[in-house]
Amino acid sequence: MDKAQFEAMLKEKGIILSPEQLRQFDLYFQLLVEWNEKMNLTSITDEKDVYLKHFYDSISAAFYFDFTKPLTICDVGAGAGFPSLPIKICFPNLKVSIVDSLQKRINFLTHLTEQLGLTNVSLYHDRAETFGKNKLHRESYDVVTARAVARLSVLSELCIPLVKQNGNFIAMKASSAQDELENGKKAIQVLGGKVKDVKSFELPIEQSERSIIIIEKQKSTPNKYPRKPGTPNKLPLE
Ligand SMILES: C[S@@+](CC[C@H](N)C(=O)[O-])C[C@H]1O[C@@H](n2cnc3c(N)ncnc32)[C@H](O)[C@@H]1O
Repeated sequence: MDKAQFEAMLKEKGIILSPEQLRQFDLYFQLLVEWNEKMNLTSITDEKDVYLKHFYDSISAAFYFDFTKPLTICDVGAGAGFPSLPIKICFPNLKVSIVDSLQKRINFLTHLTEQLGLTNVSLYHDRAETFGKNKLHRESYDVVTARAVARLSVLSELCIPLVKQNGNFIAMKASSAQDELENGKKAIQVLGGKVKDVKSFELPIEQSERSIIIIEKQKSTPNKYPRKPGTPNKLPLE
């Protein structure tokens, strides 16, 4: 997907980018590739691939969820900033927090957000399991997002505790969504969530399958979750 296709395909979805927002995506690509030479941020470095598989793919959540309001968002395991930073560039009204367990990635994100001039972005070096116990963050976000971090049964324990009641957890998945939903049912219910919507679609050009799973937080998460770092992965709530 070249830059012109990126701009046109977002326009079709009602997302109209200004010259400044296009410049921010351009700089994001350049800094991603530059820093990727010093540290492992992504295996995708070709410009057209970055625009499709990182930028457009991240923004696809906004085709199914309204980000036009001044929501607070926490992106768990954002790595090089996906999906929250492309969404933030499109919707500058959002207040974004990112938590990632790798300090090097947080260093990249600090530099990136400064260079892009993004305001209302907070970066935290922490494990989601500890972050979710922290009173300042627990049950405090309108929306929690995650892409490519863990399977749904595990991911739910990392993300749902951070969602405020009546807020939403948005999990961005590839083709495995149906199986993950089946195995994630128990975790979602125990943690206070309910599957509200599952939207499946094909990523343009390469036509690979994607699903956006929207889980609404209906009840408060029991205090014992998330369990200590590593436990959600070792003993998933399946
Ligand atoms: C495969 S990368 C995906 C990055 C990004 N979400 C994307 O879609 O490109 C997974 C990221 O999650 C982070 N991560 C994994 N487990 C985590 C945890 N328990 N708490 C916080 N971050 C975690 C890793 O450090 C890594 O940056």
